[in-house]
Amino acid sequence: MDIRLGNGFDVHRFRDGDGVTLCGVHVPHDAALDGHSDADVAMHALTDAIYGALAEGDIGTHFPPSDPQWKGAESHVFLRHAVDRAGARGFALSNLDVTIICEMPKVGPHAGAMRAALAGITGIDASRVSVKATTSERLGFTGRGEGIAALATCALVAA
Ligand SMILES: Nc1ccn([C@@H]2O[C@H](COP(=O)(O)O)[C@@H](O)[C@H]2O)c(=O)n1
Ligand SMILES: C[C@@]1(CO)OP(=O)(O)OP(=O)(O)OC[C@H]1O
Repeated sequence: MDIRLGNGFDVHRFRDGDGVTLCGVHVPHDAALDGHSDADVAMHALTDAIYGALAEGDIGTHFPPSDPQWKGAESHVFLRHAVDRAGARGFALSNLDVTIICEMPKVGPHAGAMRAALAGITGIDASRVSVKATTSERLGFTGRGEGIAALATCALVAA
């Protein structure tokens, strides 16, 4: 059986604002995330994991930050493109696992909604979608509340 694993990592810094978008879900917070797009750091990490499994570059390869077309874009566009590339290559997404690293906001209360959102975009069952979070014990840039980091892993199987 042809199985492809991929991993992704992304970071976005906080800016003034009143909430962040994580896995397509608006989470109220005392700051927003800065980025060219909607700065959905978790969805970007997941998108990169899929491109990684396909060995097709990264999110910036397909959606250059220099291209004004992607200014303020909703990140489901990027994730759907990666899933479609997998389909075009004869692969289906088997499961995915996202870890969000920040002290605040708390992710746990929103994890169910995030799993449902990712399941909807990717077309796989929510039972195959994991979203979890950790602090960095107040260490480093996430610990100081300067931004959010995210990690993602996915498995693709030959369809
Ligand atoms: N932004 C976050 C961070 C953590 N959680 C939840 O809290 C648990 C404990 O975090 P530690 O960093 O102390 O291990 C973690 O396992 C998550 O369940 C969260 O919801 N949001
Ligand atoms: C997503 C893109 C789209 O222009 O911009 P950003 O929202 O800044 O996000 P990043 O994680 O830096 O990835 C680069 C770009 O592809």
